[in-house]
Amino acid sequence: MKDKDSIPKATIERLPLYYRCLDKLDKFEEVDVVSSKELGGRLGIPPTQVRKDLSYYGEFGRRGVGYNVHDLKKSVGEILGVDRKWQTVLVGAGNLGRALVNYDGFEKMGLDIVGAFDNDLNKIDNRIENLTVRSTKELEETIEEEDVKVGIIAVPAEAAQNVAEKLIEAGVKAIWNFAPTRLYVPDEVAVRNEDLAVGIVSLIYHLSWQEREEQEEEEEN
Ligand SMILES: NC(=O)c1ccc[n+]([C@@H]2O[C@H](COP(=O)([O-])OP(=O)(O)OC[C@H]3O[C@@H](n4cnc5c(N)ncnc54)[C@H](O)[C@@H]3O)[C@@H](O)[C@H]2O)c1
Repeated sequence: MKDKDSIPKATIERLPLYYRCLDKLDKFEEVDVVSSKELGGRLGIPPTQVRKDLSYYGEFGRRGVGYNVHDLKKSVGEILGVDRKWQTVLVGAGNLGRALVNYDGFEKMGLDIVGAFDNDLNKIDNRIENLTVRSTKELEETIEEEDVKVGIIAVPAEAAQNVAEKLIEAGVKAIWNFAPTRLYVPDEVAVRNEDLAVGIVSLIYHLSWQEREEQEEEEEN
């Protein structure tokens, strides 16, 4: 396996796509062997890229035969770390927080949400799935007791930095941030920002360019 820092970020971001596809082939389609062409075809990724991505982590599959689906899924799962459970807390049990806890797809990726926290008395003690929303006053204790390494932030932007600091102080090493704001964290803490608004605005940007081009064409004719 190559040195961690020499593996391209894009490769790392494609690994969960391979994993999900292999899981589907293995569990639901009962496929034993898959070629890089088939795997790539399902994901819109060229087969050469699939082979290159996997080659960073070792030698998988046999030339002209393909990959054993179950074995490759297991290996990619181990590389990603989704073969084990990662205790996680969610802070901000509002609209988005509830939706995140309710979605069972994250569990398959190793996320084990052990607590949901809020500072609004109207939310505390509410049920979401099998969790009871607790006061943020209990956050630190839970993180320490349950050896929580991942924190999900779903609070308004103005509260996010403060929440991040509390999570880190208590021992969290990775933050999944849904608040539309930049977080300042120590180097050893990984942050993934999910700014959903950026995604939709880039779509709207394409739409508005398309419309402008169509208008220009019409004016020319
Ligand atoms: N709902 C969405 O689809 C969506 C989409 C994109 C981004 N976001 C972002 O996600 C975040 C949450 O959005 P939402 O729609 O769920 O908002 P919401 O108002 O429904 O929920 C926010 C929750 O955070 C809690 N909260 C506020 N300050 C807190 C603190 N210091 N400690 C603990 N809890 C605190 C509130 O009591 C509330 O329950 C926002 O930053 C929002 O911009 C939401």
